[in-house]
Amino acid sequence: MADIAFEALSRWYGTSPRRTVLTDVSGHIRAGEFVVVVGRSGSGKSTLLNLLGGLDLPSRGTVRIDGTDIATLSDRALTALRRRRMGFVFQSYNLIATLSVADNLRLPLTLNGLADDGRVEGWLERVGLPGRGADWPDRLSGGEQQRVAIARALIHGPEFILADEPTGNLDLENAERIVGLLDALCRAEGRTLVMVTHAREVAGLADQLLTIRDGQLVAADAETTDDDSTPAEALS
Ligand SMILES: Nc1ncnc2c1ncn2[C@@H]1O[C@H](COP(=O)(O)OP(=O)(O)OP(=O)(O)O)[C@@H](O)[C@H]1O
Repeated sequence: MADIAFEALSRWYGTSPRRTVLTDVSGHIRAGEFVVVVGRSGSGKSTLLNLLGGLDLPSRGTVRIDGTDIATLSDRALTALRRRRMGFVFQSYNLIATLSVADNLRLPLTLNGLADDGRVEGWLERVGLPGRGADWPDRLSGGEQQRVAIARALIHGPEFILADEPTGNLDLENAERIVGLLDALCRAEGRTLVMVTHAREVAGLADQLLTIRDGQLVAADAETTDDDSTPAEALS
């Protein structure tokens, strides 16, 4: 199992003026950890997650996986790394509407040259949707779609799961269920989970809390009141 080390990560856009949205963010995510990233809207959480997942490259600084700076990888190697070793969960589920639930789950298997071998039905059972493989995604509720998306992110056995506000479109009950499910599945499988969320409550489940304020990492002992969510927005 690998870990992710990131050092002095900065990301900026444009030239004149240059707009810096992340500044000198460093840290270390150990294999099997549940890491929660919190901070106000626009503080740079998704930017950081995208850099850690190799969906974006830093303007300065490094992300190392197994000691390899991912910016040194070819496009092909970076794509292969994301496809094999990472799983992504997004706020808007991102299921493919023209594919059945089962075919959505088969995609990462096919892309990685893996056989189904009962995995699709097995994962549907694990996320509480047994026998729903023939359904179309738009026939499912939001919470159900997100459970399919979680199964799709995990089915090929990736080491790292990166989740960007996975409960953002869900009511409180579904949100709690989704966070609990992701946490339990990742822990059961020894997967590393990095989750961006507005929900402070999730922080209690985390092994490591990263608080971002205005593009910078806030020291652990300094963070307490950075988030802007209200109790009513809990887990949303
Ligand atoms: N392609 C881009 N060009 C210019 N600015 C960008 C670009 N992408 C993101 N930003 C800016 O970077 C800042 C950080 O965005 P980011 O999405 O990381 O914030 P966030 O903390 O995830 O916010 P939210 O909680 O609202 O999703 C924002 O001010 C955003 O407008």
